[in-house]
Amino acid sequence: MLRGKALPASTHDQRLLDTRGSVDWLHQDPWRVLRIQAEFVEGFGLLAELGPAVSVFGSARLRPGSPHYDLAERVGRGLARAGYAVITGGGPGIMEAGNKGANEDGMSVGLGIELPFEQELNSHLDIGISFRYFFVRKTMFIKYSQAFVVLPGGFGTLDELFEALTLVQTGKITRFPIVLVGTEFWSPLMDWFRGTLAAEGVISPDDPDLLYLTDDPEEVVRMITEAHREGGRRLEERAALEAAEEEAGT
Ligand SMILES: C/C(=C\CNc1ncnc2c1ncn2[C@@H]1O[C@H](COP(=O)(O)O)[C@@H](O)[C@H]1O)CO
Repeated sequence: MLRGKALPASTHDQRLLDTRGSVDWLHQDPWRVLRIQAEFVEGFGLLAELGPAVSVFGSARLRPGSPHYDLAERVGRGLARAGYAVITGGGPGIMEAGNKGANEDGMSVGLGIELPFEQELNSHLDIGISFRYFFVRKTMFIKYSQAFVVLPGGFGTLDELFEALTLVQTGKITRFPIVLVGTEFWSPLMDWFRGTLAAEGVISPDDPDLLYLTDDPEEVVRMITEAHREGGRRLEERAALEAAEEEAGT
């Protein structure tokens, strides 16, 4: 309810029909919500029928010829051959490598982000979406992936790793595998988790076990398929238990 000096100078109809007015309102927060909503709708719509998928994260800066680029391509290929769609940030570097590997034998998805400088989605995608908002894009990675694979990267990669890790640690999402690829690159971080964070009591001693560490693309695929199978078995067991309890009237 608005009264007195809070009343606007014009009516909603006037503002709707006045084509000469300022367009500043388009950039106000209440209207931004609709754009955010539209982004969710587009993402959910395009990814709804994706099937089992794995997100592959890693540096935007590493180029072909880097051993990590090669590793990411092999990871993408292995995952695609095992029947997983591969989702990346759709950009260059490790993202491009993961998509390139997947694109040859399976479904390759890029969830790009609008950045202050011009940048195109890489050319190895079956589905490509560009997001304005990081948080909408992050929701898509989480919602449509059964596992995360993290190759060497900088702040963007660490942000994605910690997002996934926090959600699993706090039980906000079902536990699923987070695989770090590149033992030399990631070991100092794992040592810090155990030697400092766990030692200081700011994480649980078993929290570092939420992460797998390997250099072998085949092991990445094996870990993920096994965890997936195990998760499916647990769900079946729980469903059977619930059905038995219901039948027994307990
Ligand atoms: C730096 C350059 C381009 C950046 N382009 C990106 N496109 C899409 N996604 C990106 C980009 N940069 C970061 N990301 C996301 O973060 C991760 C990589 O970040 P890092 O800081 O390089 O580790 C990646 O997984 C993306 O999801 C010019 O080449």
